[in-house]
Amino acid sequence: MASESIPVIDCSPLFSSAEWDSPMCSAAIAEIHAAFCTWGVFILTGTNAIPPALANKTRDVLTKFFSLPLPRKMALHLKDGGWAWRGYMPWGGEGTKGNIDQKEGFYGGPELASDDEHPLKGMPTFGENQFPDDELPEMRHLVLEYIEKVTQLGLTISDAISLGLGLDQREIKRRLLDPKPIQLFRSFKYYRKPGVDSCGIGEHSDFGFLTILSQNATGLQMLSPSKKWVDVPLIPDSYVVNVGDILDRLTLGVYISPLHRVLPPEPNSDRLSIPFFFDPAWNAEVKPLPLPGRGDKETPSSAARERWNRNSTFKDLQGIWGQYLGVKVQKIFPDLILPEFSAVTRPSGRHLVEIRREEP
Ligand SMILES: O=C(O)CCC(=O)C(=O)O
Ligand SMILES: [Fe+2]
Repeated sequence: MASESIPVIDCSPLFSSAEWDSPMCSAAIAEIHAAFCTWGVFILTGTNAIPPALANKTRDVLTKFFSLPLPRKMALHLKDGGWAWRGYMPWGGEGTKGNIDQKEGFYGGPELASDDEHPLKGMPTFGENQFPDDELPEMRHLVLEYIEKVTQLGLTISDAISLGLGLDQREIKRRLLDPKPIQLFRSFKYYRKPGVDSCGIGEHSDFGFLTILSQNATGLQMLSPSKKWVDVPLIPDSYVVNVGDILDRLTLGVYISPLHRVLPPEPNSDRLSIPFFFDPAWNAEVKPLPLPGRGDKETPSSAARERWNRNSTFKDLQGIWGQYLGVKVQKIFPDLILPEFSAVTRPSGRHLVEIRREEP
């Protein structure tokens, strides 16, 4: 049997001015749908939504960021970004199932300046970034621009999966992404500490809707439909797009939230990745999509149920997306006062840093 490889899909028709009912667009939509039903992931090529020069410059500036002396990075520590959950995450700050992940990170999102009027100001994940403006003045603009562009890419993919699932083109956007998806920008630099053998990131599935990832080296592996670990190849100007747990649940298990991991870094690895978590809007109601031919209450397949039990941090689907995200952030910021959300989620095992607010 030929070895399995992750589907590579040329999505250029979806980003050109072609009509979406053209044969080229329909073919790309059908391929994305098939990839999400089998692998839960595909490698997207042919997008002009993110100019290649922007992606390259963003990766370059993040490489420079991670090369700054540790005290400069620690001055931007996540804990000082408060509930906006932005800034520097030092090596050892995250783990999977009790093992330290061998990576450091930078967390960001769309900027909400202190004087902006915004209905969600002060809620977890909304707020200001912590950029190294003195050392790398270009980083702010590049990251914010990248976030805008990758969000456009996410919206285009969302329209494509709406059609792939037999819904109206804008149905997913209308139900889940209006007025704006939650946009969580992350970058990780992987490196091995002597004597530590754990993975870059241990085996996990992603929590949210879609993950859109750019990388500069191999190391990421996905679990294939026949349950083998398969390397994600490095293809110029490509993005790895995978389903997250909530999209799996909202499609009643039709789309698969795939297990994946990053191998233990090689001794001289300089692997850098930019995962972007494209998630439902804060106020989006979390309930299954009205898939044609399937009722809301239809039982998922036994494979889906098994996956949900293993992967998912969700118990029941109820309420709004912000509740789920709130619980996740609450685990990291135990002093965060939010309504009691624990009924809807299980605790996340990923974050090892616990941040307590300083007493005023
Ligand atoms: O860095 C990578 O390649 C994978 C990152 C990842 O899986 C995650 O952040 O959830
Ligand atoms: Fe992941």
